[in-house]
Amino acid sequence: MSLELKRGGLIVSCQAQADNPLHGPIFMGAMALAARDGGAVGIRANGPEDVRACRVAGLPTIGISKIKSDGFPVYITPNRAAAQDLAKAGADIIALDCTPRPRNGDDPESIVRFIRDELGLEVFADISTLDEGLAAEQMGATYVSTTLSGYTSYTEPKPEGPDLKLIEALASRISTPIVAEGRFNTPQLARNALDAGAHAVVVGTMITSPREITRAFARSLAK
Ligand SMILES: CC(=O)N[C@H](C=O)[C@@H](O)[C@H](O)[C@H](O)COP(=O)(O)O
Repeated sequence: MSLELKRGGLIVSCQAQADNPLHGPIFMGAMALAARDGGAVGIRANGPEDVRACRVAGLPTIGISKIKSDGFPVYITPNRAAAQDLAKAGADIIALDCTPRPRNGDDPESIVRFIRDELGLEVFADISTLDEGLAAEQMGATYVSTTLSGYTSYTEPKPEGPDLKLIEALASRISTPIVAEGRFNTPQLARNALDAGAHAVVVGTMITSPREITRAFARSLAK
């Protein structure tokens, strides 16, 4: 299977946390199949079990492990052990928080090196600012993604829309492929991401979370 995320492609994030009725590998595997049939070129999934389940779609799979630690803001693949478990589950690409924020784990440089050199996999760097994108390129990331824009204390409050400006800024400064992720909630916004210089686009909530989609409709009707 090609490990490359096809240029101009849509990657679907198939995630449901424990409080979500769709939580669990059976539902996430089905989501991955639906995404594939709809034209996705890649899947992003959380945790070894869901990664294993999503491989049924036969698409390049970006694995993450959300591990929360009291008092520390970093939770996306915060250590090498988590990366190793994702590799064992069959992830082709491993995503991690590449911000310099305090963490209860390993520093991002060492995780990036471990993924590349020891696991032999591609690295997907989740960042929130231009400087973090520049640093991730220096660390050797295969992809740099805007995932965390609006979710770090220094980029809050989270705007309603995605961070197209960050994509443009990154595109003018780095040669590493940029992936647009975070609040690309309509087909037009996903298209705008490519026009702003993104290599590919990740969409999660608005494709794979019926609860959130329902909330958006219900809110609109309640106005
Ligand atoms: C900040 C954070 O933890 N983002 C997570 C990263 O894996 C997911 O919760 C998002 O759903 C994903 O990034 C896709 O974004 P959106 O759901 O907006 O299309």
